[in-house]
Amino acid sequence: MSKLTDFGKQRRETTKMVPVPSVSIMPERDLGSAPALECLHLGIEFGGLKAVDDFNVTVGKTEICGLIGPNGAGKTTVFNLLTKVYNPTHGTIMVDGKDTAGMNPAKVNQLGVARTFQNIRLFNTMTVEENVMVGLHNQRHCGLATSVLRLPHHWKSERWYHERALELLDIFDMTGLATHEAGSLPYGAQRRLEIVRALATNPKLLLLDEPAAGMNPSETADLMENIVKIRDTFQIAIMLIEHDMNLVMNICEGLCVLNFGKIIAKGTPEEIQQNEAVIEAYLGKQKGGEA
Ligand SMILES: Nc1ncnc2c1ncn2[C@@H]1O[C@H](COP(=O)(O)OP(=O)(O)OP(=O)(O)O)[C@@H](O)[C@H]1O
Repeated sequence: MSKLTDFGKQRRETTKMVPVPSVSIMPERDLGSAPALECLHLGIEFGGLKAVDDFNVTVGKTEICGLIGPNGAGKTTVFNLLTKVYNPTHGTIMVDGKDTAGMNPAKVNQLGVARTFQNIRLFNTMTVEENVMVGLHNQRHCGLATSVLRLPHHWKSERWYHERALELLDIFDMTGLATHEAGSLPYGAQRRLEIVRALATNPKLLLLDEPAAGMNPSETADLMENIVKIRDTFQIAIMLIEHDMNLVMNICEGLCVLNFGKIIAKGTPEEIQQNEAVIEAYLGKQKGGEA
């Protein structure tokens, strides 16, 4: 891996990050509203192993925030906690100002948290459009009887689903693929479809787990633009886990670095690139010139 400090290219608009009273920083533009996410002393243990310990993070309503750290640091576990795949051993998760204690994954999704997975999890034998429609299901307005009896409202609702699915696919120029089987798409397109399906649930906070994994440089460059476009269009918060430092340093406004389950640094990309603890975690301790 190249040195963290090599990433000097500035594609991001200048975001003014300001300290917030509790535990973090957030974009100045988001100060007037409840954060999309607030984690307080969040933690989980697996048989004595503290996979995540005292995780405190605030993500502004329209912030793009990166969660980075070496392999096994606890990043995916944080996503599993935020989506309630795992129940925290300690701490509080607030989404859009609401405490998610006691909620299951479906409830948390309804509250506004959607995610993609490190290993793509599409419905491979369904079409691209059907995959997006699965995401839209929590916005279903017509009841079971209306659907079974095929009442007029059913057809209106079906039309709405179809149009909305195509609108969402258009974000990634994928409308032409709507009738294709999801499993037959090239890898990069499957990753994009997963993002569209997550967006279809109408999230306030979109969690992307290694969105650029397996993508070539040109696909990654397009993805970076699309992540910013999604944030701008939907005015939502995006938290992403990513090992591609070029992507992270260029589009994330706030960064949180985990190592062995603990936050070792938080700040802007510029601050993180200079942070000794982060450089050490990624590159190993430098002693007398030896790694
Ligand atoms: N269900 C579980 N049971 C036991 N240990 C777990 C469980 N889930 C995660 N862990 C442990 O928690 C630690 C953090 O794992 P996690 O997958 O969150 O790391 P990561 O930062 O996402 O790594 P990578 O970048 O390689 O994906 C690891 O030691 C892992 O083995």
